[in-house]
Amino acid sequence: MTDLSKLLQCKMPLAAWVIDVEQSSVPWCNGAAEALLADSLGEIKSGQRMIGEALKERISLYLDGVEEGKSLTFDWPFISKEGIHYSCTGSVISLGQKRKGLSVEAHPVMKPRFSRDDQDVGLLAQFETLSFAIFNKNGVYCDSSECFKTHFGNINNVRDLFAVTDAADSFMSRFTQQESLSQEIMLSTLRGVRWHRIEVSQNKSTQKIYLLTHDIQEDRDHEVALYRLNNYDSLTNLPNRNLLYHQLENALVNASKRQRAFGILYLDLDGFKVINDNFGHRVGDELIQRVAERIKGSIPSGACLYRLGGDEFVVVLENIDSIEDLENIAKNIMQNASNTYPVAKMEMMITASIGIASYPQHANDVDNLLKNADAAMYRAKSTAHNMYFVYENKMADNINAHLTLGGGLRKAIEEEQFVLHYQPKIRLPDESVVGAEALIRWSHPELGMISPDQFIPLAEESGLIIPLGEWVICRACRQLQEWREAGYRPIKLSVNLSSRQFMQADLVDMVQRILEETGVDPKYFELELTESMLMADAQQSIEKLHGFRKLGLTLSIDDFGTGYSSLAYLKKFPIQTLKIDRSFIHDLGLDCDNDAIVKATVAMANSLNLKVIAEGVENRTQVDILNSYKCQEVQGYLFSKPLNSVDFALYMDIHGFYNVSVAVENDSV
Ligand SMILES: Nc1nc2c(ncn2[C@@H]2O[C@@H]3COP(=O)(O)O[C@H]4[C@@H](O)[C@H](n5cnc6c(=O)[nH]c(N)nc65)O[C@@H]4COP(=O)(O)O[C@H]3[C@H]2O)c(=O)[nH]1
Repeated sequence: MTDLSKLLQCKMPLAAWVIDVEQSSVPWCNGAAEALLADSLGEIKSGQRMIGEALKERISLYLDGVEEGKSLTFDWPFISKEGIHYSCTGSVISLGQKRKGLSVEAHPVMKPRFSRDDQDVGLLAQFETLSFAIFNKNGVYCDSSECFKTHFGNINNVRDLFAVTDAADSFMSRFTQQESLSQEIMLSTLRGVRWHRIEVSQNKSTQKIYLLTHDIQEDRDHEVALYRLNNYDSLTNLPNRNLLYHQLENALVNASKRQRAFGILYLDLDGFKVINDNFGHRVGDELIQRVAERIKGSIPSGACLYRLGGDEFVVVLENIDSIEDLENIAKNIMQNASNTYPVAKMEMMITASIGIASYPQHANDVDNLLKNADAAMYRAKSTAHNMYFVYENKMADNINAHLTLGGGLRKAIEEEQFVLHYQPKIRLPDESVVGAEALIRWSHPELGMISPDQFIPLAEESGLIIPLGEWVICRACRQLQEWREAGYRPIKLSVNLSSRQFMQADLVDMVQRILEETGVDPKYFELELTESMLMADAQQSIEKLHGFRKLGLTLSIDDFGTGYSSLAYLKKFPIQTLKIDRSFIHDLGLDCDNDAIVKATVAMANSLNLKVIAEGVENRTQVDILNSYKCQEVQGYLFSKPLNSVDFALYMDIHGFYNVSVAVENDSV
């Protein structure tokens, strides 16, 4: 119990002082304050008494929004040198220039909440600006710095600090074994659960526990943000290349230890660049997000999906029993990909080419595994879209060829190393020649004649298809005029359009310009498009197709049957011809299902008033069957392979196209 007379003696007059919060200083204090509270008020710097940061912060909070003249009491017990406790009342005063200050009076508190020994007082003064607390050996709260109270509020036991009960128990039990410890742990604060580094020590004689806490939540937040930045893709939130390498390295170690296999699927979206370039990055980004979600939903829970950047993804599956496990995932992804993606009020379609490779069958290290899956993916892309391939050794050569070809493509366009070959189209049943398809070849100075399958995908990916496609249209139109000038009867010529070319905004204008420049009558010119290119954005396609129709040229759907043939859509497109893909023609007469498909396609086309042409016709049986189905035209090696322009002129000679009056117009169109 405190001696009251002694207390009153030292209490008259009341200790009083003024705090200038903005300057963190005490510009004035009376003798009683000086005598009693010197240590608690803060250090003297350059002759000025300064208050600590914690106190400044706390008072600033009070002052915010409090008017001048208002008084407030704050529960901030000062402790005099004698160990007497005071609480304060403060009045808000003006310090001039609109600055607020606090005039403070200290009142003695008769009953301290706990007893303090000299060592504790010293420690508290020393750690005033830190978050410091003292507990007895059972963890019961004794005392703390202001900073600690501001941070944690009123607590009764050290256990109250721990966010997890188990952590509190283990903390206390560790203390029975060691005198000090330092660790990072989550503590409950007034601002919620936050990460802290704590330093704890125990006084051997008093067994008191001294705890210093440092809030490291911001550091942790930065670390987490940095980790996410380095290891996750911000667009899709999928783990990125870094984490992929990490998982693959681990998978490799595990698999080699346990003699197990694992594998990857390397995915690249087909024609994504075209969408990005034509619809803008915002649409491209949204599509990537939708695709990532779709792929994620198509893979088993044990598999992991990564985005490598751009339109490339990798799926990793550990502990596989056979390559079939990976193939099943590929099939699932391909099946799900065929549904449309609602993006920016459009129904978009996009497929993926997939390459598969596994450890240890196809590679012994991570780099080669990725490289080989990539090579298999390239193979899939150059064969057809929405396909998967499992790696084979010979694919490594293909990829080298890809790189060589890719590098030379730009130069080849500049130097016009391309030629068009022409394959005749034959009318049934009289088998007269009615037209031709122009097919591009690259006459490479070192590699010889390169087929379009090898370089068109590269031209698409690199964007070079735009100048190349324009060259094809230009060359085909010029050729039509050259034959005509040489005295041949006009013939209808078709050219292939690639999907990227089709999305070119000024495509209709470009074709119109070339037709005008070359003087070709549009009725002798046909464009071959594929289903998938029309479906990518059906509404825009319809507008573009009408643009072509207005010019007077005809439109054909190529490779019919391989895409997402939808009758409902077909009716909307202003097209004149369906070309049945050669994969259906190949087994004609051998496979009943195929026969039924071809028969139904011809019947359906006839009912829609569309002409049907079958490509890849190689034998008489096929012609007879197609005749019986009432297919109007055929094209294939049985009649002629694609021919260069000189040979094609000879072919026309043989088929009676030469030397007819140039004025003949009621010809074979
Ligand atoms: N097995 C077999 N094949 C036959 C038969 N008759 C014709 N073919 C081949 O089938 C392909 C038909 O062209 P496509 O389906 O439009 O397929 C074309 C087309 O998609 C693309 N392509 C060709 N030229 C161009 C072009 O100028 N621009 C664009 N964008 N693509 C082109 O490259 C693809 C391949 O062209 P090619 O190698 O010339 O291959 C041609 C042709 O030579 C046959 O009886 N049996």
